[in-house]
Amino acid sequence: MGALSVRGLRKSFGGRAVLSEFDLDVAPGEVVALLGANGSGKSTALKCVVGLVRPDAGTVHALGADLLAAPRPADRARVAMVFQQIHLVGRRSALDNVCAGALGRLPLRRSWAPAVFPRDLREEAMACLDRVGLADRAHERAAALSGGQRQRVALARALCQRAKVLLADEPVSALDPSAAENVMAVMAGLARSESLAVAAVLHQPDLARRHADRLVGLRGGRIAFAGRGDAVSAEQVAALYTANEEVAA
Ligand SMILES: Nc1ncnc2c1ncn2[C@@H]1O[C@H](COP(=O)(O)OP(=O)(O)OP(=O)(O)O)[C@@H](O)[C@H]1O
Repeated sequence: MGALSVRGLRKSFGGRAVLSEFDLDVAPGEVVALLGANGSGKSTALKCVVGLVRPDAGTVHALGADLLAAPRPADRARVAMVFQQIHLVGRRSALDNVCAGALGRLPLRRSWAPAVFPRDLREEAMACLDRVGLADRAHERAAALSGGQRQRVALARALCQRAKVLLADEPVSALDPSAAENVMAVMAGLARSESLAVAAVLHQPDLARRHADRLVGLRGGRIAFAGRGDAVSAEQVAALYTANEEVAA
């Protein structure tokens, strides 16, 4: 079983199926790109995995733990998510934002005032920042960093959460091409060096081909193809984006 194993996910909104029979396996160290037109169900799939949306049917296992049937918080923490909109506290330092990844395993009475982050956590967070190449910016306010740097802080926070599965929903859509390339390279590098299992929704097929081990194409809420990049043709990818009828309920 992979680090992430998803079987038979189904989700309807208001009687309209937006995701049907969705399967996904991601192994440790592997990067899988999810491709598909607007509304094809990519975000819904990731949100079902991370627990932001309750699927109507299907199973989600991370490192063998069932994430849908009463998961323990420690099991949930194994899955982290980053978004196009980078959720950092701008007035806090990069380091404090990374420390926040560990809040789930700190005693509840701790607020996230920087002074209360224990020294060993701050050291761990610094090591995470180092792994995304930002140790030298640790004490800058997150708001002062560029978009690409902020997304790398969000990746470091996922590491500090000790996540083993990373879900990324359009992580580079708000970045310029060079920053997008850089963030994808950092993410793929972390997959290898940390044995992270990465599933990323991308709107740039070329970027996906350069950085992902496998491509999964969604069309109308169903998997249109899944395979290694060299086994997926340009025509198959292009067909995802041709005029797309709405999914039948
Ligand atoms: N909470 C919701 N309530 C009702 N409909 C929803 C909800 N969330 C998503 N949908 C619908 O489900 C469909 C799939 O949405 P989803 O966000 O998963 O697509 P996507 O492939 O990620 O698209 P995009 O590339 O635009 O982000 C869309 O038609 C969307 O309007």
